[in-house]
Amino acid sequence: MAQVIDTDQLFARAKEIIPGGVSSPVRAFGSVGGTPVFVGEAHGAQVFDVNGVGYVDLVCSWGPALLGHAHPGVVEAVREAAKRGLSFGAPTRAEVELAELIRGRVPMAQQVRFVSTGTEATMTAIRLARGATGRDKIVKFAGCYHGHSDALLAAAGSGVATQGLPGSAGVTAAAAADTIVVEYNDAEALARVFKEAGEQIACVITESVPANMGVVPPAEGFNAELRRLTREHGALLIVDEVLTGFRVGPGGWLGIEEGTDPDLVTFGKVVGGGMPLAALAGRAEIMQLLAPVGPVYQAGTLSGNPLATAAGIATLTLADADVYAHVDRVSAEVQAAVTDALTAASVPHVVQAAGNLFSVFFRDEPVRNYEDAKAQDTDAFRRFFHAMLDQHVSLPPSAFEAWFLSSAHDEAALARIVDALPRAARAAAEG
Ligand SMILES: Cc1ncc(COP(=O)(O)O)c(C=O)c1O
Ligand SMILES: N[C@H](C=O)CCC(=O)O
Repeated sequence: MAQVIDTDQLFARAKEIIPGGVSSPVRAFGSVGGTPVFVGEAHGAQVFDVNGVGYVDLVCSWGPALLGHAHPGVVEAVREAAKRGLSFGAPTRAEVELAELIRGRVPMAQQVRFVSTGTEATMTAIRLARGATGRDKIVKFAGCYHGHSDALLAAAGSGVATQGLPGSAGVTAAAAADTIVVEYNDAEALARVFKEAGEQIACVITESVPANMGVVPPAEGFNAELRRLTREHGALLIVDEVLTGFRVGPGGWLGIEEGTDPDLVTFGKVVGGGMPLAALAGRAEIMQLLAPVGPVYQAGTLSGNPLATAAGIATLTLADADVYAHVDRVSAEVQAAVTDALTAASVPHVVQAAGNLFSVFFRDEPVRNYEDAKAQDTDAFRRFFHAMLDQHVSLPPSAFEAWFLSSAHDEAALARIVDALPRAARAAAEG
């Protein structure tokens, strides 16, 4: 019989050699406490810990696993690609095919540049906007997360929100000075910023639907107003679809909400099918400013990696209308079950959704911005989270993260989630 691995000991060992024991802060269970699940493998709707214990997974690798874990079609594509070589540092046909698949789903993506992470995609988009406009300042929204480049860490969501940090040490005052932070869903505040500094602003960057302070849908017309204001002042609009792209629908949020029409868009997560791949795309005349054609430099030894592009092509090819219909349905069912359980236990809560993307706030008022998101009972979330985990349902370990479903979440997975909810709701109520 295999020896049982003591994960508390493994976590202690990890912390000795890796800061916080993790390769990305959100994994560390910092705000919920306890020992993270050390994953040994993952298949379909489940992750299995190093001792083989299965958990229904509502993290889905923080979004990429739209088809569930280790989908045979994706794994086979990667296996076949691996036989031909792991990295070439040269152009490939697969990059062209994946770029064409992206443009087929998102027509404004006239040209595409591949990178390895969402952070690189947004960082490059900002540089490109500055290069295109000759302006220095950028505007971001409080609670939005666009990865961990210096300029974008101010008032950021995700792990920065979870840890309650205003930003990050190590970012120079100069780097931060060019970032203007505006409250989300406040178009009037943005208009004031443009009135005061419009000629210096290179771009506004926004998550198409913020999902890194919990899910905060844009108020009706908000994204269109961003388009109007940026256009009026000669600034670019960058829509970050790293999290929503190819997840909330075949064309991402841009395919659902009309009228945004950004200059640049960023993709990550689903587009790489679980492999390190992300992309920056947009209007050809702006993309043509990228090196080697234009003067804005961007590069990457592993950019457009053949295994990652193979996984991306397989994922986008397999993600058909049935997949999106299924994810929409199971997402709606989980949202309804969570609402029922928390209501029955008299736990103040609000479930917010944009398409199949949703999160649960432990407060009873709607959340329109980061200030609202922070005013929730994170302790109730902590109790809820652990009661779900004890029943082998794995939620994102933070009250500020979205929950993710996949086409592999079948009736059996749903039943396990629904069965676990009443006890977790009672635990949340027991303040
Ligand atoms: C909206 C958004 N943009 C950018 C990023 C950064 O992507 P990555 O973690 O791949 O650097 C993330 C997630 O991490 C994200 O959710
Ligand atoms: N919220 C982040 C991505 O969307 C979580 C992923 C990470 O930073 O590790």
